[in-house]
Amino acid sequence: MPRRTFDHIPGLFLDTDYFVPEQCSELVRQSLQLYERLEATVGRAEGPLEKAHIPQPAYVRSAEHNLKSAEHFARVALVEEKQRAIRCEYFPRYGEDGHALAYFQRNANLPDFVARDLVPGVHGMVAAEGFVGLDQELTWKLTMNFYKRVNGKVAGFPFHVDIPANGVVTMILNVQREVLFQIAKEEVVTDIPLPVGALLLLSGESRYVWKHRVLPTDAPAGGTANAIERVSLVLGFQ
Ligand SMILES: O=C(O)CCC(=O)C(=O)O
Ligand SMILES: [Fe+2]
Repeated sequence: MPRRTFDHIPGLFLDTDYFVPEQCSELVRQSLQLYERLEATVGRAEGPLEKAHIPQPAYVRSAEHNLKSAEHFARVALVEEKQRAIRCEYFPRYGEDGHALAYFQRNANLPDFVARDLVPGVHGMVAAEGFVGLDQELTWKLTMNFYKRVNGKVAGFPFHVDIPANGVVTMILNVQREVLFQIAKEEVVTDIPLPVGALLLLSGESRYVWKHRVLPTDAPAGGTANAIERVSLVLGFQ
């Protein structure tokens, strides 16, 4: 990984060129297909959505932009190739307008394209970086973020610390649109622009102590309201 590290943020690694553009477009295409299937399933479902309690450290809860303590979600089952059933938790609105999120826990629930096209390479990379062994069995978690156009902006993700269940190491795969990522501890705020194709790895102090967010960006001219303008994939392992 031709990576950049940050002297004052232990555990944070950035590779701005992890994916080539063709890989990014393919990952976006597959993710949007999955989004359509999630929406179609939730649209058909009867009854109210369940409420999830998402634990966050007190300093995140009290931040100006905070995650609400209870979000509504649906447990969704999808059928992949070879009739393989997978499950996820789907939040049509996660904290803020314009942000939908699907959470896939454990290897058996990963979508086909993630298990096939993404996980082997990422496992190789974290092994090469010395986080794990190449033959080590890892339990993977995937968060798929869908950000929509709202009032001329592409939605962002307010300050948070990834929940412990996301894994000891979490990685943001920025496959669609360049964004400004910020990572902060007390009054120290560091701006990290993420180009398309970037992989940002959070481990140790950067993952557990620092909080991070993605700022909303200006939406391109001419799009339709509520269209998905950015997808990000966040992989974690335990
Ligand atoms: O969309 C992004 O780039 C960040 C997502 C994120 O921080 C998360 O899913 O925990
Ligand atoms: Fe995060």
